[in-house]
Formats: sequence, C-alpha cells, structure tokens
Amino acid sequence: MIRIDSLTVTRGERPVLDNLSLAFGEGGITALIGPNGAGKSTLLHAIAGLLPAGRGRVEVEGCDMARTAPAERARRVALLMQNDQVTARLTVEDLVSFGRWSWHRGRPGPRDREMVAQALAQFELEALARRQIDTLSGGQRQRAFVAMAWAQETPWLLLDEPLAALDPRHVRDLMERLHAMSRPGAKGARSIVIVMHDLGATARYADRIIAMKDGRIVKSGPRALAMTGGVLSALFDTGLKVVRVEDADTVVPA
Ligand SMILES: Nc1ncnc2c1ncn2[C@@H]1O[C@H](COP(=O)(O)OP(=O)(O)OP(=O)(O)O)[C@@H](O)[C@H]1O
Repeated sequence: MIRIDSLTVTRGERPVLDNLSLAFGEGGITALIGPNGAGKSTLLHAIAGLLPAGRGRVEVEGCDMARTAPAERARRVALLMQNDQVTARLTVEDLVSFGRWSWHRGRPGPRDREMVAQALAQFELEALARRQIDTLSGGQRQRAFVAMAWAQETPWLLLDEPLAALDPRHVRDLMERLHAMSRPGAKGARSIVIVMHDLGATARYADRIIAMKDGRIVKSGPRALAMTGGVLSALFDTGLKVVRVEDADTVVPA
C-alpha cells in the first residue's frame, strides 16, 4: 500500500504538490497522467523518498519514506527517472548490474548474477549486453534503464515516462511485459506506477489512473471508471474521448 497524507511540496513561491492525499494498493499498473508541469515527476520522487521531509507524509508499506535510509528505500521502490543519462563508459550489462547495488554493496553473488541475466532476457537486451550504453539508440537505452530498475527486485517499480523514446512496437512490447509482470500472482510480481503521456497506451494497459493538474489530484480510481472523455478533456484543456476499437479502449479527439 502507498499512502500519501496531506503532502505539500513547494518550489520557489508556489506549491507544486498542493496538500495531496491518496492511497492505493499493490498490484497492477497505476498510470500518473496530466499536462506538463502538473507535478507527476515530483510525486514519483516523493514516493521514492527523494524529497526532503516537508509537510505531509508518504508511506510505502508502512515505511515513512522521507525518514528512511537510502539502502532501505532502495529495497522497497526502484525509481527510473525521466531522461536518465549516463556519461561513464558502461556496457548494458554493467548498467543493469547497478540495479543490484542495494543488495550486494559491491560484492555481487549468484542471486545478483541471476537477476541481471533475467533482466537482460526480460527486456530483450541479451544481444546488446556487451554494447556501450552511449552507442545505443534512444529506445534501446531506455529499455536498458527499465531493466536496471527491474533488476533492483523491489515490490514497487516507479517509472517516469519510460515510453518517451520508444517506437510503436517497443511501446507495445514494453507495456505488454509490464502488464504481465504486474498481475497479482505472477511470479515475482511488481506493482508499477508509471508516468505516461501516451493516452492510448494508458487506456489499453493501466489498471488505475491518477490524473493530476496544478499539483492536485483531479481524479483517481480504476481506469475504466475514472478515465472518461470528460476527465481527460478538463485535464488537458482540449476535447478528448475514450472509444473502444476492437478489443481495447483508446483515446481520440472529441
Ligand atoms: N527544481 C525545481 N525548481 C523549481 N521548480 C521546479 C523544480 N522542479 C520542478 N519544478 C516545477 O514544479 C512543477 C511540477 O514539475 P514536475 O516535473 O513534477 O511536473 P510533471 O507533471 O512531471 O511535468 P512533465 O509532464 O512536463 O514532465 C513544474 O512547474 C516545474 O517547473
């Protein structure tokens, strides 16, 4: 369970998260949606415990994240930040191995090697394992970062716009994979919170949405109920509607 109580985060003069309260349970994909500057990334950072303790409280499975040591936090949530970059010369395998740091602290064991191998397989990176990160395409690099977060083996996976550099096939492949691994009861199931701008993918794959605007929650709940044309149109200040095409929902201009 993630529980957020009266959370206010101020940058400069104004609150970017404004007295926000919210709770949601394990399992499935929770999509954070909303216009640029709504506060989605800030909320993800707050859940990961990366903001200084301020007004309000964020708990992940009963743990007050702003007051928990980094290594402890890193066993509860893995955060993939937006536009994560590496400047060092690293291979894909090296990068994915970083996901295991909180477990081995510099002395990788068999479990660490097994999880890195699984991560490379899960995200179709085996053929790229020895390539330097800075020689990859944007989409390949993005997959390598998601694999690193996955290898951290946390119950919660927080992903900030992981679809940004992906072509349609890789959007579908990644979302299918995340969807499968977030099913309650799946082997090693993860609960996934994901910032998404792709409303079509949100309509198709999210189980739950949290719609944010101006640092507040406009609507949250099961996707099928909360993600309506009315909510989306008000959220993005443009006419949008949810329609069913073949077996899945998608979003089109109203
Ligand atoms: N370090 C900072 N200093 C000042 N303002 C900041 C800082 N970080 C974020 N903000 C402001 O906080 C607000 C929320 O930013 P945030 O990145 O959380 O939004 P977002 O919903 O993730 O946006 P986007 O969809 O564009 O990524 C924005 O107005 C942003 O300019």
